[in-house]
Amino acid sequence: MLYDLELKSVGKTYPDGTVAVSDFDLKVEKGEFVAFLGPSGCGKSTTLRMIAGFEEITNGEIFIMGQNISHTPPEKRPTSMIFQNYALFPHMTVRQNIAFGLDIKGVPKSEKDRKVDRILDMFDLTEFADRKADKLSGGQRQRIALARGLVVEPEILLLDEPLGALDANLRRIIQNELKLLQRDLGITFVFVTHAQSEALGLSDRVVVMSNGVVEQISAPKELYTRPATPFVAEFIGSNTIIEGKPAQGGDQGLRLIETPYGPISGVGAAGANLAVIPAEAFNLGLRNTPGEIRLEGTVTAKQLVGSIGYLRVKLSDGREIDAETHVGALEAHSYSPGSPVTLGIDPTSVTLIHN
Ligand SMILES: Nc1ncnc2c1ncn2[C@@H]1O[C@H](COP(=O)(O)OP(=O)(O)OP(=O)(O)O)[C@@H](O)[C@H]1O
Repeated sequence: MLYDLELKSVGKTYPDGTVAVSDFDLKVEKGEFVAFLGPSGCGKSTTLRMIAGFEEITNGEIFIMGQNISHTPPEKRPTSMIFQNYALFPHMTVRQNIAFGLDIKGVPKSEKDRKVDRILDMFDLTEFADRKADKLSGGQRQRIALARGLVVEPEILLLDEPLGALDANLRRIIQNELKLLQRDLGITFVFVTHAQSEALGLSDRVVVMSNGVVEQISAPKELYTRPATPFVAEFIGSNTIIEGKPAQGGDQGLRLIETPYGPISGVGAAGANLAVIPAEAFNLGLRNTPGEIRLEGTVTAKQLVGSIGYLRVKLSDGREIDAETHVGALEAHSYSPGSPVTLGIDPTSVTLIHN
């Protein structure tokens, strides 16, 4: 299969010895929307810059449409990059900013004008075409940056926290636009963000990184329901992680670990010793389903937010965990602080991983 983008064991060690990225493997299909997600300093931007060609790779190889472009200069790669601060030329007009990439490529004037006019129209920027870029709002600048990236018709659009400078409202609007645009154009998007909701809401697959290493590459839902590593289990969503020892047993393809709270079964690999329980997997009370896991505790806090109810529960050893449930389930009982509570968990919603 020919991938639009393929990273094979890509690594970057900066001249000062900082290992920013190690052994990054990734295969992206044409038209996919992939997000790099992770805490500050985990190597997201470095990886994006290596794909764009702004940063030399020190290990591995990068392919675009099967061509090894590892050492191809940026302007010769079929990529465009959009930066967080948009990097517009403030004293150039909107039209000049958008035409910039075409000028560099030496596109003839008539073709250039046609392409710029078309994209100005697509982004509703025609009326601002002759205004200087520094006389525009944040949302308009964001659109110009996108238009400038897309006018050169890249195979892959690389976006480095492109919505970071926008306020929350505008950010949501542009997130929507971005997703629609990507679907319409069918261009591959690789997007860097440290905002979880953005990565999970926009992308087909998310690459979770920590300390220069890929932790997991999965569809958003799978990151939530089947974290593969302790880092992902801590970083994504709200999980309770319980340590135990691998044990014999576990029905219907499930595995079992012995924990201080009793046996816990779940979905996972042999030898796994951590049970990851999503906050929304806790049921208030038992449902007496096969293999149901039971945790006894005392309510320490309750909060209702819209249709979601949050319960903080102290287990027998003093550890506090968070359970999330539909508000109706919480309202049916008083659950005031100090009330005893039994939490039931369906083992198929538990993931067992190695620490
Ligand atoms: N030019 C450089 N020289 C040395 N080290 C660098 C250089 N640029 C980045 N680093 C280091 O490489 C690591 C990865 O940085 P990078 O900017 O890729 O992370 P990031 O995940 O994009 O972070 P952020 O979300 O804060 O932008 C960090 O430890 C950073 O300090």
